[in-house]
Amino acid sequence: MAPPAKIAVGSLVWVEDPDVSWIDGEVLEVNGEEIKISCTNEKTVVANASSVYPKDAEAPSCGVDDMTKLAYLHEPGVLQNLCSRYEMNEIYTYTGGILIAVNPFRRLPHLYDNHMMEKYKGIALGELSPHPFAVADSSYRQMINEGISQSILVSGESGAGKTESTKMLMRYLAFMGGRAATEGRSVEQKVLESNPVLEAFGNAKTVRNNNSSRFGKFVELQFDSRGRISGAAIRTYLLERSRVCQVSDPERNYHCFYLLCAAPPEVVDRYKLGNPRTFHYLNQSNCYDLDGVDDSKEYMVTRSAMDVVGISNDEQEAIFRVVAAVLHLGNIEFVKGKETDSSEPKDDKSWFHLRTAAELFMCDATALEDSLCKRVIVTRDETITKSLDPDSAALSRDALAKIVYSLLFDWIVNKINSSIGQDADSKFLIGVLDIYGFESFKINRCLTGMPFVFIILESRGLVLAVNCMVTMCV
Ligand SMILES: Nc1ncnc2c1ncn2[C@@H]1O[C@H](COP(=O)(O)OP(=O)(O)OP(=O)(O)O)[C@@H](O)[C@H]1O
Repeated sequence: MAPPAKIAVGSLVWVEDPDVSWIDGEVLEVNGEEIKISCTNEKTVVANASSVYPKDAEAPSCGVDDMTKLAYLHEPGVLQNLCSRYEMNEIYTYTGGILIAVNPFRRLPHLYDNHMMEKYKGIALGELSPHPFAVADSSYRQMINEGISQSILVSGESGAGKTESTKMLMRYLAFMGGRAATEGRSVEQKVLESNPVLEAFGNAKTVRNNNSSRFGKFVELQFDSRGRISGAAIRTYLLERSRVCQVSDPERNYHCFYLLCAAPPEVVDRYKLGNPRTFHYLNQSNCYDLDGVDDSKEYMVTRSAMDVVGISNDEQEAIFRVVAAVLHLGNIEFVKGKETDSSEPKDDKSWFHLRTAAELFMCDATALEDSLCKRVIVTRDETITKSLDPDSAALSRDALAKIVYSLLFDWIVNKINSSIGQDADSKFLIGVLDIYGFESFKINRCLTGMPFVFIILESRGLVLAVNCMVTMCV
């Protein structure tokens, strides 16, 4: 990279702009720290030298496929390059070993077919156009040639395309790692087929993304000494528990709640469900339906995906019983009880939901009422039971809903893992980390408002990178 050019009269520069983030122009005057610029939007602005960056007049209009080739690797230069490429339908760009993906918001099947996978096989990173297959191929080859386990970190804001990119990486690794069939279905097939189940219970509509993953996912593909996939494990973390009892417009709660309410009538009757608008955990937002998604069909799709990943019919029934119980739990309201600072279910409706939740949880209704309306404090000498006022009882109801839902999610992940099968003797592994999407409405939206994903190939330092990112997100 060339050293930053001195900004002088006549230089071409980028300057910050409140509307389009960065605008280019020509320097008219330089007065110490103040720079007067004639911008290409025909405005003349005076800016501080710290917010003015040199523009490379010789940069190709179609951009470069590796941004380390840019004369200036500063924010406006990078964004301009991504923008020029995006306009030419080139959604992938490298910055050295990092792949940047800009969400195309439309299907591009020709980019991901088998022919493309064949094309990237054994080709060094940078020889062909930037692509997730190239990153996956490079990680696979490094693992085989150097005998070192690899990690691929996928990061970006919510809706940027991390999950889609992760699926591409997994598909390519499955293609390279071959078919290690266990009981008819290969490990990699099972990993890919677990996506609809995880999405039904861990994804929700957010402002940015109709199918936003509300949990982090680390998929570990285990390989034998011949480079064949011999096992896999899915590790999830940081499920957004608060969403179970708190949703704001125009978002939705987890998909599973809506698809269960749209299940065949006999299922809806069995769980005493009905219109999602009648449930407190769903009606805090006015959004119930998703464009182009039929929840009743999604229910059937989820049931068959559960069959495929080895969740038995009885287990599926138990899972949906818990989902329905959580909805009933949310409809229990509390009023002041007879004793001071105590509470009890508000009316017949609340009693109905309490009894139904208890029935579905297969527990005693009085025990459930006590667990919501009372707190047990255990000291060294005695056990004290304290009554809760109505507000505290509602908080304890929400806490129970959140913990039950997150335990259910963990149970489903464990079940999927035992069905996929682990290889305790695996020689190497490739881990793909789809890190939890953050939502940034002020930053990362420059020039075209493009959301992008970073795909980073790593053989060391993953833990450090994750720690830094988690710290940044917190
Ligand atoms: N490569 C791609 N090709 C086609 N469409 C894409 C691609 N990447 C993303 N999309 C579109 O963008 C939507 C959001 O992408 P995705 O779910 O992968 O985002 P995400 O970064 O995982 O978001 P979150 O963090 O909220 O889960 C997808 O449902 C899809 O419609």
